[in-house]
Amino acid sequence: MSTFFTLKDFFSKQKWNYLIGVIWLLIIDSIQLIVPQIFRWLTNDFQNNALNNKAILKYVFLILLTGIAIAVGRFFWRIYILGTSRELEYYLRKKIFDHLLSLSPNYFNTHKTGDLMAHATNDVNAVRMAIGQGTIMIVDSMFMIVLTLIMMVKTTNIRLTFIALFTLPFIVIVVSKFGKIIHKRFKIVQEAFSDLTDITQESFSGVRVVKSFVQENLIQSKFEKVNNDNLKKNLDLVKISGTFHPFIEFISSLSFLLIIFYGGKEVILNKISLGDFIAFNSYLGLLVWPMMALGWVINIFQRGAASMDRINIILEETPDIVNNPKTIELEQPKGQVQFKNVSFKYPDSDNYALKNINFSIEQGKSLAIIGRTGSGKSTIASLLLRLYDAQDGNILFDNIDIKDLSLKSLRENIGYVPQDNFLFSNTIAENIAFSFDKPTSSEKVVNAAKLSEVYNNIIEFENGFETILGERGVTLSGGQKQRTSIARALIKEPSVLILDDSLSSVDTETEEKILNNLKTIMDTKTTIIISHRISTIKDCDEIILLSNGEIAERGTHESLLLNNGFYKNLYENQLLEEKIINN
Ligand SMILES: Nc1ncnc2c1ncn2[C@@H]1O[C@H](COP(=O)(O)OP(=O)(O)OP(=O)(O)O)[C@@H](O)[C@H]1O
Repeated sequence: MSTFFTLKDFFSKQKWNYLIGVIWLLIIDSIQLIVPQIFRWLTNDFQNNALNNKAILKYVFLILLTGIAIAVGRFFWRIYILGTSRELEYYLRKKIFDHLLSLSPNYFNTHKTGDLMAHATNDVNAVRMAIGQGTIMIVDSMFMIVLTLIMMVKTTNIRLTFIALFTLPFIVIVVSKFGKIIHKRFKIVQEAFSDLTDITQESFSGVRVVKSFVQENLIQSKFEKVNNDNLKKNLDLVKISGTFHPFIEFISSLSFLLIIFYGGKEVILNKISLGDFIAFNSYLGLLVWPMMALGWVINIFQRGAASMDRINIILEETPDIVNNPKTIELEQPKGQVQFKNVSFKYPDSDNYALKNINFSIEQGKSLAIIGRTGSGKSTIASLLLRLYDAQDGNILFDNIDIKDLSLKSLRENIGYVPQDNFLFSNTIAENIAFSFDKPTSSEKVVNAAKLSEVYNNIIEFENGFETILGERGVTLSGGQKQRTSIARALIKEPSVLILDDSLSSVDTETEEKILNNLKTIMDTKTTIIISHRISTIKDCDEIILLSNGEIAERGTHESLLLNNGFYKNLYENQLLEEKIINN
Protein backbone atom coordinates (compact mmCIF):
# COMPACT_ATOMS: atom_id res chain seq x y z
CA MET A 1 0.00 0.00 0.00
CA SER A 2 2.96 2.33 0.68
CA THR A 3 3.45 2.35 -3.10
CA PHE A 4 0.33 4.51 -3.36
CA PHE A 5 1.51 6.95 -0.67
CA THR A 6 2.48 9.39 -3.43
CA LEU A 7 -1.25 9.93 -4.01
CA LYS A 8 -2.07 10.98 -0.44
CA ASP A 9 -2.81 14.61 -1.43
CA PHE A 10 -5.26 13.43 -4.03
CA PHE A 11 -7.04 11.11 -1.62
CA SER A 12 -7.31 13.74 1.09
CA LYS A 13 -8.89 16.12 -1.46
CA GLN A 14 -11.25 13.57 -2.92
CA LYS A 15 -12.14 11.63 0.23
CA TRP A 16 -15.75 12.89 0.29
CA ASN A 17 -16.40 11.75 -3.27
CA TYR A 18 -15.02 8.34 -2.42
CA LEU A 19 -17.07 8.18 0.78
CA ILE A 20 -20.32 9.13 -0.99
CA GLY A 21 -19.55 6.56 -3.70
CA VAL A 22 -18.84 3.87 -1.11
CA ILE A 23 -22.07 4.69 0.77
CA TRP A 24 -24.06 4.31 -2.46
CA LEU A 25 -22.29 1.04 -3.12
CA LEU A 26 -23.17 -0.28 0.34
CA ILE A 27 -26.82 0.79 -0.06
CA ILE A 28 -27.05 -1.12 -3.35
CA ASP A 29 -25.34 -4.15 -1.86
CA SER A 30 -27.87 -4.15 0.98
CA ILE A 31 -30.78 -3.91 -1.46
CA GLN A 32 -29.32 -6.83 -3.42
CA LEU A 33 -29.54 -8.95 -0.29
CA ILE A 34 -33.33 -8.52 -0.20
CA VAL A 35 -33.76 -10.37 -3.52
CA PRO A 36 -33.07 -13.91 -2.14
CA GLN A 37 -35.52 -13.14 0.68
CA ILE A 38 -38.21 -12.37 -1.92
CA PHE A 39 -37.51 -15.77 -3.54
CA ARG A 40 -37.68 -17.39 -0.12
CA TRP A 41 -41.10 -15.83 0.65
CA LEU A 42 -42.33 -16.75 -2.82
CA THR A 43 -41.20 -20.41 -2.50
CA ASN A 44 -42.58 -20.74 1.00
CA ASP A 45 -45.95 -19.26 -0.12
CA PHE A 46 -45.90 -21.69 -3.05
CA GLN A 47 -45.11 -24.64 -0.76
CA ASN A 48 -47.84 -23.60 1.70
CA ASN A 49 -50.39 -23.08 -1.13
CA ALA A 50 -50.60 -19.39 -0.20
CA LEU A 51 -49.57 -18.12 -3.65
CA ASN A 52 -52.45 -16.26 -5.34
CA ASN A 53 -52.61 -13.60 -8.09
CA LYS A 54 -52.36 -10.77 -5.59
CA ALA A 55 -49.27 -12.32 -3.98
CA ILE A 56 -47.62 -12.90 -7.38
CA LEU A 57 -48.24 -9.24 -8.30
CA LYS A 58 -46.75 -8.17 -4.96
CA TYR A 59 -43.59 -10.18 -5.60
CA VAL A 60 -43.29 -8.92 -9.19
CA PHE A 61 -43.64 -5.36 -7.91
CA LEU A 62 -41.04 -5.96 -5.19
CA ILE A 63 -38.53 -7.44 -7.65
CA LEU A 64 -39.13 -4.53 -10.06
CA LEU A 65 -38.66 -1.99 -7.29
CA THR A 66 -35.36 -3.51 -6.12
CA GLY A 67 -34.23 -3.67 -9.79
CA ILE A 68 -34.91 0.05 -10.26
CA ALA A 69 -33.24 0.97 -6.96
CA ILE A 70 -30.16 -1.09 -7.88
CA ALA A 71 -29.93 0.57 -11.33
CA VAL A 72 -30.20 4.11 -9.90
CA GLY A 73 -27.72 3.36 -7.12
CA ARG A 74 -25.23 1.84 -9.56
CA PHE A 75 -25.35 5.04 -11.60
CA PHE A 76 -24.40 7.08 -8.53
CA TRP A 77 -21.57 4.93 -7.28
CA ARG A 78 -20.17 4.80 -10.79
CA ILE A 79 -20.21 8.58 -10.99
CA TYR A 80 -18.62 9.05 -7.59
CA ILE A 81 -16.03 6.27 -7.61
CA LEU A 82 -15.22 5.76 -11.31
CA GLY A 83 -15.58 9.52 -11.97
CA THR A 84 -13.08 10.20 -9.18
CA SER A 85 -10.69 7.64 -10.62
CA ARG A 86 -10.78 9.65 -13.89
CA GLU A 87 -9.86 12.70 -11.79
CA LEU A 88 -6.97 10.65 -10.45
CA GLU A 89 -5.84 9.89 -13.99
CA TYR A 90 -5.84 13.64 -14.72
CA TYR A 91 -4.04 14.45 -11.45
CA LEU A 92 -1.37 11.80 -11.89
CA ARG A 93 -0.66 12.64 -15.52
CA LYS A 94 -0.31 16.31 -14.60
CA LYS A 95 1.97 15.43 -11.67
CA ILE A 96 4.23 13.34 -13.92
CA PHE A 97 4.28 16.00 -16.66
CA ASP A 98 5.00 18.87 -14.23
CA HIS A 99 7.70 16.84 -12.50
CA LEU A 100 9.37 15.90 -15.78
CA LEU A 101 9.38 19.58 -16.76
CA SER A 102 11.20 20.44 -13.54
CA LEU A 103 14.01 17.94 -14.24
CA SER A 104 17.33 18.98 -15.69
CA PRO A 105 18.19 18.41 -19.37
CA ASN A 106 20.58 15.62 -18.49
CA TYR A 107 17.65 13.46 -17.32
CA PHE A 108 16.32 13.50 -20.87
CA ASN A 109 19.72 12.51 -22.26
CA THR A 110 19.52 9.31 -20.27
CA HIS A 111 15.78 8.52 -20.50
CA LYS A 112 13.95 7.72 -23.70
CA THR A 113 10.93 9.79 -24.74
CA GLY A 114 8.92 6.69 -25.63
CA ASP A 115 9.51 5.30 -22.16
CA LEU A 116 8.25 8.50 -20.56
CA MET A 117 5.20 8.44 -22.85
CA ALA A 118 4.42 4.88 -21.75
CA HIS A 119 4.48 5.98 -18.11
CA ALA A 120 2.02 8.76 -18.85
CA THR A 121 -0.37 6.42 -20.68
CA ASN A 122 -0.32 2.74 -19.74
CA ASP A 123 1.00 3.09 -16.20
CA VAL A 124 -1.41 5.87 -15.33
CA ASN A 125 -4.27 3.71 -16.69
CA ALA A 126 -3.24 0.77 -14.54
CA VAL A 127 -3.19 2.98 -11.43
CA ARG A 128 -6.61 4.42 -12.34
CA MET A 129 -8.02 0.91 -12.65
CA ALA A 130 -6.62 -0.05 -9.24
CA ILE A 131 -8.02 3.03 -7.55
CA GLY A 132 -11.39 2.95 -9.37
CA GLN A 133 -12.49 -0.59 -10.14
CA GLY A 134 -10.15 -1.94 -7.46
CA THR A 135 -11.77 0.16 -4.72
CA ILE A 136 -15.26 -0.80 -5.83
CA MET A 137 -14.41 -4.46 -5.86
CA ILE A 138 -12.71 -4.49 -2.49
CA VAL A 139 -15.49 -2.57 -0.70
CA ASP A 140 -18.16 -4.48 -2.54
CA SER A 141 -16.70 -7.89 -1.94
CA MET A 142 -15.86 -7.37 1.74
CA PHE A 143 -19.27 -5.95 2.54
CA MET A 144 -21.09 -8.56 0.49
CA ILE A 145 -19.16 -11.40 2.08
CA VAL A 146 -19.94 -10.24 5.62
CA LEU A 147 -23.63 -9.42 4.99
CA THR A 148 -24.24 -12.53 2.90
CA LEU A 149 -22.76 -14.68 5.65
CA ILE A 150 -25.04 -13.04 8.23
CA MET A 151 -28.05 -13.61 5.98
CA MET A 152 -26.97 -17.23 5.36
CA VAL A 153 -26.78 -17.92 9.10
CA LYS A 154 -30.13 -16.18 9.68
CA THR A 155 -31.85 -18.00 6.80
CA THR A 156 -30.59 -21.51 7.67
CA ASN A 157 -28.00 -22.35 10.32
CA ILE A 158 -24.36 -21.85 11.21
CA ARG A 159 -23.36 -25.43 10.27
CA LEU A 160 -24.46 -25.07 6.64
CA THR A 161 -22.78 -21.64 6.47
CA PHE A 162 -19.49 -23.10 7.66
CA ILE A 163 -19.72 -25.85 5.07
CA ALA A 164 -20.24 -23.17 2.38
CA LEU A 165 -17.11 -21.40 3.63
CA PHE A 166 -14.96 -24.50 3.44
CA THR A 167 -13.25 -23.28 0.27
CA LEU A 168 -12.37 -19.78 1.55
CA PRO A 169 -8.86 -20.58 2.97
CA PHE A 170 -7.88 -22.21 -0.36
CA ILE A 171 -8.95 -19.07 -2.18
CA VAL A 172 -6.80 -16.90 0.11
CA ILE A 173 -3.73 -19.10 -0.51
CA VAL A 174 -4.22 -19.13 -4.30
CA VAL A 175 -4.79 -15.35 -4.40
CA SER A 176 -1.62 -14.51 -2.48
CA LYS A 177 0.55 -16.88 -4.53
CA PHE A 178 -0.74 -15.69 -7.88
CA GLY A 179 -0.74 -12.01 -6.79
CA LYS A 180 3.05 -11.95 -6.51
CA ILE A 181 3.54 -13.53 -9.94
CA ILE A 182 1.05 -11.12 -11.56
CA HIS A 183 2.88 -8.10 -10.03
CA LYS A 184 6.20 -9.27 -11.45
CA ARG A 185 4.87 -10.13 -14.89
CA PHE A 186 2.86 -6.93 -15.23
CA LYS A 187 5.98 -4.86 -14.52
CA ILE A 188 7.75 -6.75 -17.29
CA VAL A 189 4.77 -6.14 -19.62
CA GLN A 190 4.89 -2.40 -18.90
CA GLU A 191 8.62 -2.31 -19.62
CA ALA A 192 8.01 -4.09 -22.93
CA PHE A 193 5.31 -1.55 -23.77
CA SER A 194 7.79 1.26 -23.01
CA ASP A 195 10.23 -0.23 -25.53
CA LEU A 196 7.43 -0.49 -28.08
CA THR A 197 6.38 3.15 -27.62
CA ASP A 198 10.00 4.17 -27.80
CA ILE A 199 10.81 2.48 -31.08
CA THR A 200 7.57 3.77 -32.64
CA GLN A 201 8.32 7.31 -31.54
CA GLU A 202 11.93 7.17 -32.72
CA SER A 203 11.09 5.55 -36.08
CA PHE A 204 8.61 8.23 -37.02
CA SER A 205 10.66 11.15 -35.65
CA GLY A 206 13.48 9.96 -37.85
CA VAL A 207 11.31 8.85 -40.78
CA ARG A 208 13.12 11.16 -43.21
CA VAL A 209 16.47 9.59 -42.39
CA VAL A 210 14.97 6.10 -42.58
CA LYS A 211 13.54 6.78 -46.04
CA SER A 212 16.57 8.56 -47.45
CA PHE A 213 18.82 5.68 -46.38
CA VAL A 214 16.21 3.16 -47.62
CA GLN A 215 16.28 1.46 -44.23
CA GLU A 216 12.56 0.67 -43.93
CA ASN A 217 13.39 -3.06 -43.68
CA LEU A 218 15.86 -2.52 -40.85
CA ILE A 219 13.37 -0.43 -38.88
CA GLN A 220 10.61 -2.91 -39.64
CA SER A 221 12.65 -5.82 -38.34
CA LYS A 222 13.64 -3.87 -35.21
CA PHE A 223 9.98 -3.04 -34.61
CA GLU A 224 8.99 -6.65 -35.28
CA LYS A 225 11.45 -7.82 -32.63
CA VAL A 226 10.17 -5.40 -29.98
CA ASN A 227 6.54 -6.05 -30.95
CA ASN A 228 7.13 -9.76 -30.68
CA ASP A 229 8.77 -9.35 -27.30
CA ASN A 230 5.78 -7.30 -26.13
CA LEU A 231 3.43 -10.03 -27.35
CA LYS A 232 5.42 -12.74 -25.56
CA LYS A 233 5.46 -10.86 -22.27
CA ASN A 234 1.72 -10.14 -22.55
CA LEU A 235 1.05 -13.80 -23.26
CA ASP A 236 3.04 -14.73 -20.15
CA LEU A 237 0.74 -12.46 -18.18
CA VAL A 238 -2.39 -13.76 -19.92
CA LYS A 239 -1.31 -17.32 -19.11
CA ILE A 240 -1.03 -16.58 -15.41
CA SER A 241 -4.27 -14.50 -15.31
CA GLY A 242 -5.95 -17.16 -17.45
CA THR A 243 -5.03 -19.86 -14.92
CA PHE A 244 -5.80 -17.70 -11.90
CA HIS A 245 -9.44 -16.77 -12.63
CA PRO A 246 -10.81 -20.19 -13.62
CA PHE A 247 -8.94 -21.67 -10.66
CA ILE A 248 -10.63 -19.28 -8.24
CA GLU A 249 -14.01 -19.86 -9.94
CA PHE A 250 -13.53 -23.60 -9.69
CA ILE A 251 -12.62 -23.51 -5.99
CA SER A 252 -15.49 -21.19 -5.11
CA SER A 253 -18.05 -23.23 -7.05
CA LEU A 254 -17.05 -26.34 -5.05
CA SER A 255 -19.15 -24.77 -2.28
CA PHE A 256 -22.27 -25.36 -4.42
CA LEU A 257 -21.56 -29.07 -4.57
CA LEU A 258 -21.17 -29.25 -0.82
CA ILE A 259 -24.35 -27.25 -0.21
CA ILE A 260 -26.44 -29.29 -2.66
CA PHE A 261 -25.27 -32.40 -0.82
CA TYR A 262 -25.62 -31.21 2.79
CA GLY A 263 -28.43 -28.64 2.26
CA GLY A 264 -30.47 -31.13 0.22
CA LYS A 265 -30.18 -33.63 3.08
CA GLU A 266 -31.39 -31.02 5.59
CA VAL A 267 -34.46 -30.27 3.39
CA ILE A 268 -35.23 -34.01 3.19
CA LEU A 269 -34.90 -34.26 6.98
CA ASN A 270 -37.16 -31.17 7.29
CA LYS A 271 -34.46 -29.29 9.24
CA ILE A 272 -34.85 -26.37 6.83
CA SER A 273 -37.70 -25.44 4.44
CA LEU A 274 -37.38 -25.57 0.63
CA GLY A 275 -37.66 -21.75 0.63
CA ASP A 276 -34.73 -21.53 3.07
CA PHE A 277 -32.71 -23.86 0.84
CA ILE A 278 -33.42 -21.79 -2.30
CA ALA A 279 -32.63 -18.53 -0.50
CA PHE A 280 -29.40 -20.07 0.87
CA ASN A 281 -28.35 -21.09 -2.62
CA SER A 282 -29.13 -17.59 -3.91
CA TYR A 283 -26.93 -16.18 -1.14
CA LEU A 284 -24.22 -18.62 -2.09
CA GLY A 285 -24.56 -17.32 -5.65
CA LEU A 286 -24.13 -13.81 -4.28
CA LEU A 287 -21.05 -14.98 -2.36
CA VAL A 288 -19.32 -16.48 -5.38
CA TRP A 289 -19.02 -13.09 -7.08
CA PRO A 290 -17.28 -11.30 -4.17
CA MET A 291 -14.95 -14.24 -3.77
CA MET A 292 -14.03 -14.05 -7.42
CA ALA A 293 -13.88 -10.27 -7.14
CA LEU A 294 -11.24 -10.70 -4.45
CA GLY A 295 -9.20 -12.47 -7.11
CA TRP A 296 -9.76 -9.64 -9.56
CA VAL A 297 -8.91 -7.06 -6.90
CA ILE A 298 -5.58 -8.72 -6.30
CA ASN A 299 -4.94 -8.78 -10.05
CA ILE A 300 -5.91 -5.14 -10.54
CA PHE A 301 -4.11 -3.94 -7.40
CA GLN A 302 -0.94 -5.79 -8.30
CA ARG A 303 -0.98 -4.27 -11.77
CA GLY A 304 -1.68 -0.81 -10.30
CA ALA A 305 1.07 -1.25 -7.71
CA ALA A 306 3.57 -2.36 -10.36
CA SER A 307 2.75 0.71 -12.44
CA MET A 308 2.81 3.01 -9.42
CA ASP A 309 6.31 1.67 -8.59
CA ARG A 310 7.41 2.68 -12.09
CA ILE A 311 5.81 6.12 -11.77
CA ASN A 312 7.31 6.65 -8.30
CA ILE A 313 10.79 6.21 -9.78
CA ILE A 314 10.14 9.26 -11.98
CA LEU A 315 8.51 11.27 -9.19
CA GLU A 316 11.41 10.57 -6.83
CA GLU A 317 13.93 11.88 -9.35
CA THR A 318 15.32 15.21 -8.18
CA PRO A 319 16.45 17.94 -10.58
CA ASP A 320 20.24 18.44 -10.70
CA ILE A 321 19.91 22.17 -11.20
CA VAL A 322 17.84 23.99 -8.59
CA ASN A 323 17.50 27.45 -7.14
CA ASN A 324 19.58 28.22 -4.06
CA PRO A 325 17.52 28.79 -0.89
CA LYS A 326 18.22 32.52 -1.18
CA THR A 327 18.19 33.58 -4.79
CA ILE A 328 18.74 36.99 -6.28
CA GLU A 329 16.53 38.46 -9.00
CA LEU A 330 18.19 40.62 -11.64
CA GLU A 331 16.63 44.08 -11.23
CA GLN A 332 18.23 46.05 -14.04
CA PRO A 333 20.28 43.55 -15.97
CA LYS A 334 23.26 44.85 -17.87
CA GLY A 335 24.37 41.59 -19.41
CA GLN A 336 27.99 41.39 -18.21
CA VAL A 337 29.25 37.85 -18.44
CA GLN A 338 32.38 36.40 -16.90
CA PHE A 339 33.81 32.88 -16.87
CA LYS A 340 36.45 32.43 -14.14
CA ASN A 341 38.60 29.27 -14.32
CA VAL A 342 35.66 27.20 -15.47
CA SER A 343 36.21 23.49 -16.02
CA PHE A 344 33.42 21.06 -16.80
CA LYS A 345 32.84 17.36 -17.39
CA TYR A 346 29.48 16.05 -18.63
CA PRO A 347 27.82 13.64 -16.19
CA ASP A 348 28.99 10.06 -16.83
CA SER A 349 31.91 11.34 -18.90
CA ASP A 350 35.58 10.99 -17.91
CA ASN A 351 36.86 13.78 -20.14
CA TYR A 352 36.72 17.48 -19.54
CA ALA A 353 34.56 19.22 -22.19
CA LEU A 354 35.93 22.57 -20.96
CA LYS A 355 39.21 23.25 -19.20
CA ASN A 356 40.07 26.38 -17.28
CA ILE A 357 38.02 28.81 -19.36
CA ASN A 358 38.45 32.51 -18.62
CA PHE A 359 36.80 35.39 -20.41
CA SER A 360 34.77 38.45 -19.66
CA ILE A 361 32.27 40.39 -21.80
CA GLU A 362 31.24 43.88 -20.89
CA GLN A 363 27.81 45.36 -21.54
CA GLY A 364 27.32 46.22 -25.22
CA LYS A 365 30.25 44.09 -26.33
CA SER A 366 30.32 40.93 -28.38
CA LEU A 367 32.25 37.69 -27.98
CA ALA A 368 32.76 35.11 -30.69
CA ILE A 369 33.55 31.47 -30.02
CA ILE A 370 35.07 29.49 -32.83
CA GLY A 371 36.73 26.10 -33.00
CA ARG A 372 36.61 22.63 -34.43
CA THR A 373 33.49 20.55 -33.96
CA GLY A 374 33.33 19.05 -30.46
CA SER A 375 35.76 21.64 -29.08
CA GLY A 376 33.25 22.77 -26.40
CA LYS A 377 31.58 25.85 -27.96
CA SER A 378 27.94 24.87 -27.23
CA THR A 379 28.95 23.69 -23.77
CA ILE A 380 29.84 27.30 -22.89
CA ALA A 381 26.27 28.34 -23.80
CA SER A 382 24.79 25.43 -21.80
CA LEU A 383 26.79 26.42 -18.72
CA LEU A 384 25.79 30.07 -18.96
CA LEU A 385 22.11 29.02 -19.14
CA ARG A 386 22.69 26.66 -16.20
CA LEU A 387 21.50 23.66 -18.16
CA TYR A 388 24.49 22.08 -16.40
CA ASP A 389 26.60 23.30 -13.48
CA ALA A 390 30.36 23.49 -13.86
CA GLN A 391 32.38 21.42 -11.42
CA ASP A 392 35.13 24.04 -11.09
CA GLY A 393 35.29 27.81 -11.34
CA ASN A 394 32.59 30.46 -11.38
CA ILE A 395 30.31 32.00 -13.97
CA LEU A 396 29.17 35.53 -13.22
CA PHE A 397 26.26 37.48 -14.67
CA ASP A 398 26.45 41.18 -13.79
CA ASN A 399 29.12 40.19 -11.25
CA ILE A 400 26.75 37.79 -9.47
CA ASP A 401 27.50 34.06 -9.46
CA ILE A 402 24.79 32.52 -11.63
CA LYS A 403 24.22 29.88 -8.93
CA ASP A 404 22.97 32.72 -6.69
CA LEU A 405 20.55 34.03 -9.31
CA SER A 406 17.07 32.59 -9.67
CA LEU A 407 16.96 30.27 -12.66
CA LYS A 408 13.95 32.16 -14.00
CA SER A 409 15.67 35.53 -13.78
CA LEU A 410 18.88 34.22 -15.37
CA ARG A 411 17.17 32.44 -18.27
CA GLU A 412 14.65 35.23 -18.86
CA ASN A 413 17.51 37.59 -19.49
CA ILE A 414 19.26 35.39 -22.01
CA GLY A 415 18.02 35.06 -25.59
CA TYR A 416 19.26 31.68 -26.73
CA VAL A 417 19.15 30.45 -30.31
CA PRO A 418 20.03 26.77 -30.01
CA GLN A 419 21.76 24.77 -32.68
CA ASP A 420 18.80 22.47 -33.34
CA ASN A 421 16.31 25.38 -33.87
CA PHE A 422 13.44 23.32 -32.53
CA LEU A 423 10.05 24.85 -33.40
CA PHE A 424 6.67 23.72 -32.03
CA SER A 425 3.71 22.59 -34.12
CA ASN A 426 2.01 25.95 -33.62
CA THR A 427 1.64 29.06 -35.76
CA ILE A 428 4.74 31.04 -36.70
CA ALA A 429 3.47 33.93 -34.54
CA GLU A 430 3.08 31.65 -31.52
CA ASN A 431 6.58 30.26 -32.06
CA ILE A 432 8.13 33.71 -32.23
CA ALA A 433 6.20 34.88 -29.15
CA PHE A 434 7.00 31.66 -27.25
CA SER A 435 8.64 33.47 -24.33
CA PHE A 436 5.44 35.36 -23.48
CA ASP A 437 2.86 33.73 -21.21
CA LYS A 438 0.11 35.88 -22.70
CA PRO A 439 -0.44 36.68 -26.40
CA THR A 440 1.84 39.53 -27.33
CA SER A 441 1.22 42.33 -29.81
CA SER A 442 1.56 41.34 -33.45
CA GLU A 443 3.68 44.46 -33.92
CA LYS A 444 6.39 42.97 -31.68
CA VAL A 445 6.24 39.67 -33.57
CA VAL A 446 6.52 41.42 -36.94
CA ASN A 447 9.40 43.56 -35.72
CA ALA A 448 11.33 40.51 -34.46
CA ALA A 449 10.73 38.77 -37.80
CA LYS A 450 12.04 41.82 -39.66
CA LEU A 451 15.18 41.99 -37.50
CA SER A 452 15.92 38.35 -38.19
CA GLU A 453 15.22 38.83 -41.92
CA VAL A 454 12.51 36.17 -42.05
CA TYR A 455 9.58 38.59 -42.48
CA ASN A 456 9.54 38.44 -46.29
CA ASN A 457 9.44 34.64 -46.24
CA ILE A 458 6.59 34.57 -43.75
CA ILE A 459 4.31 36.96 -45.61
CA GLU A 460 4.70 34.85 -48.72
CA PHE A 461 2.89 31.98 -46.99
CA GLU A 462 -0.85 31.94 -47.63
CA ASN A 463 -1.63 32.36 -43.92
CA GLY A 464 1.37 34.56 -43.12
CA PHE A 465 2.18 34.62 -39.40
CA GLU A 466 -0.79 32.32 -38.75
CA THR A 467 0.81 29.52 -40.79
CA ILE A 468 0.97 26.35 -38.74
CA LEU A 469 4.37 24.67 -38.61
CA GLY A 470 5.41 21.07 -38.26
CA GLU A 471 3.48 17.86 -38.50
CA ARG A 472 0.12 19.53 -39.07
CA GLY A 473 1.36 22.28 -41.36
CA VAL A 474 4.18 23.80 -43.34
CA THR A 475 7.78 22.62 -43.09
CA LEU A 476 10.25 25.51 -43.04
CA SER A 477 13.60 25.35 -44.76
CA GLY A 478 16.72 25.12 -42.57
CA GLY A 479 17.50 28.84 -43.06
CA GLN A 480 13.89 29.88 -42.38
CA LYS A 481 13.89 27.80 -39.21
CA GLN A 482 17.12 29.41 -38.05
CA ARG A 483 15.81 32.91 -38.65
CA THR A 484 12.47 32.13 -36.93
CA SER A 485 14.46 30.89 -33.92
CA ILE A 486 16.47 34.12 -33.95
CA ALA A 487 13.21 36.11 -33.98
CA ARG A 488 12.03 34.03 -30.99
CA ALA A 489 15.14 35.06 -29.05
CA LEU A 490 15.13 38.72 -30.17
CA ILE A 491 11.50 39.37 -29.19
CA LYS A 492 12.55 38.86 -25.55
CA GLU A 493 14.85 41.89 -25.85
CA PRO A 494 17.42 39.93 -23.83
CA SER A 495 20.44 41.45 -22.10
CA VAL A 496 22.54 38.58 -23.46
CA LEU A 497 21.96 37.04 -26.87
CA ILE A 498 23.56 33.69 -27.71
CA LEU A 499 23.58 32.56 -31.33
CA ASP A 500 24.77 28.95 -31.44
CA ASP A 501 25.74 28.31 -35.04
CA SER A 502 22.51 30.07 -35.93
CA LEU A 503 23.52 31.55 -39.26
CA SER A 504 25.05 28.45 -40.82
CA SER A 505 22.10 27.86 -43.18
CA VAL A 506 21.76 31.51 -44.14
CA ASP A 507 23.49 32.96 -47.24
CA THR A 508 26.27 35.48 -46.55
CA GLU A 509 24.23 38.44 -47.82
CA THR A 510 21.31 37.73 -45.45
CA GLU A 511 23.82 36.97 -42.72
CA GLU A 512 25.32 40.41 -43.10
CA LYS A 513 21.91 42.06 -42.95
CA ILE A 514 21.03 40.16 -39.75
CA LEU A 515 24.37 41.04 -38.14
CA ASN A 516 23.84 44.71 -39.02
CA ASN A 517 20.35 44.63 -37.50
CA LEU A 518 21.81 43.06 -34.37
CA LYS A 519 24.45 45.77 -34.10
CA THR A 520 21.74 48.42 -33.74
CA ILE A 521 19.56 46.61 -31.22
CA MET A 522 22.39 45.02 -29.23
CA ASP A 523 24.53 48.14 -28.80
CA THR A 524 23.80 48.22 -25.06
CA LYS A 525 23.56 44.46 -24.74
CA THR A 526 25.89 41.50 -24.85
CA THR A 527 26.16 39.15 -27.79
CA ILE A 528 27.82 35.74 -27.90
CA ILE A 529 28.17 34.26 -31.37
CA ILE A 530 29.23 30.65 -31.80
CA SER A 531 30.16 29.85 -35.35
CA HIS A 532 32.36 27.89 -37.71
CA ARG A 533 32.35 30.71 -40.27
CA ILE A 534 34.81 33.53 -39.81
CA SER A 535 32.62 35.86 -41.91
CA THR A 536 30.00 35.67 -39.10
CA ILE A 537 32.33 36.64 -36.29
CA LYS A 538 35.08 38.80 -37.72
CA ASP A 539 33.56 42.04 -36.38
CA CYS A 540 33.14 40.79 -32.80
CA ASP A 541 34.99 42.66 -30.04
CA GLU A 542 36.75 39.51 -28.91
CA ILE A 543 37.17 36.12 -30.53
CA ILE A 544 38.19 33.00 -28.64
CA LEU A 545 39.32 29.90 -30.42
CA LEU A 546 38.64 26.67 -28.58
CA SER A 547 40.62 23.52 -29.05
CA ASN A 548 39.79 20.38 -27.03
CA GLY A 549 37.91 22.44 -24.46
CA GLU A 550 40.72 24.96 -23.95
CA ILE A 551 41.18 28.49 -25.22
CA ALA A 552 43.97 28.12 -27.76
CA GLU A 553 43.92 31.64 -29.26
CA ARG A 554 42.15 34.88 -28.39
CA GLY A 555 41.97 38.45 -29.68
CA THR A 556 40.30 40.49 -32.37
CA HIS A 557 40.07 39.32 -35.96
CA GLU A 558 43.04 41.46 -36.92
CA SER A 559 45.24 40.43 -33.99
CA LEU A 560 44.45 36.77 -34.55
CA LEU A 561 45.48 37.01 -38.18
CA LEU A 562 48.81 38.42 -37.05
CA ASN A 563 49.21 35.40 -34.76
CA ASN A 564 49.76 33.09 -37.71
CA GLY A 565 48.01 30.30 -35.84
CA PHE A 566 45.08 28.00 -36.43
CA TYR A 567 42.70 30.99 -36.79
CA LYS A 568 44.68 32.40 -39.70
CA ASN A 569 44.83 28.99 -41.27
CA LEU A 570 41.07 28.60 -40.93
CA TYR A 571 40.47 32.05 -42.38
CA GLU A 572 42.63 31.40 -45.43
CA ASN A 573 40.95 28.06 -46.05
CA GLN A 574 37.52 29.65 -45.84
CA LEU A 575 38.57 32.45 -48.21
CA LEU A 576 39.79 29.85 -50.67
CA GLU A 577 36.52 27.90 -50.39
CA GLU A 578 34.54 31.07 -51.06
CA LYS A 579 36.66 31.86 -54.12
CA ILE A 580 36.13 28.37 -55.51
CA ILE A 581 32.35 28.62 -54.97
CA ASN A 582 32.17 32.11 -56.57
CA ASN A 583 34.16 31.04 -59.60
N1 LIG B 1 25.21 15.64 -23.07
C1 LIG B 1 26.48 15.28 -23.25
N2 LIG B 1 26.99 14.23 -22.56
C2 LIG B 1 28.28 13.86 -22.72
N3 LIG B 1 29.15 14.48 -23.55
C3 LIG B 1 28.69 15.52 -24.27
C4 LIG B 1 27.33 15.98 -24.16
N4 LIG B 1 27.17 17.03 -24.99
C5 LIG B 1 28.37 17.22 -25.58
N5 LIG B 1 29.27 16.34 -25.15
C6 LIG B 1 30.69 16.24 -25.55
O1 LIG B 1 31.35 17.44 -25.11
C7 LIG B 1 32.24 17.89 -26.10
C8 LIG B 1 31.93 19.34 -26.49
O2 LIG B 1 30.68 19.37 -27.11
P1 LIG B 1 30.03 20.71 -27.69
O3 LIG B 1 28.66 20.39 -28.12
O4 LIG B 1 30.21 21.79 -26.72
O5 LIG B 1 30.96 20.97 -28.96
P2 LIG B 1 30.84 22.11 -30.06
O6 LIG B 1 32.18 22.76 -30.13
O7 LIG B 1 29.69 22.99 -29.81
O8 LIG B 1 30.61 21.22 -31.35
P3 LIG B 1 29.84 21.61 -32.71
O9 LIG B 1 30.66 22.64 -33.42
O10 LIG B 1 29.84 20.31 -33.44
O11 LIG B 1 28.49 22.06 -32.31
C9 LIG B 1 32.15 16.92 -27.24
O12 LIG B 1 33.22 16.01 -27.13
C10 LIG B 1 30.85 16.21 -27.05
O13 LIG B 1 30.91 14.89 -27.51
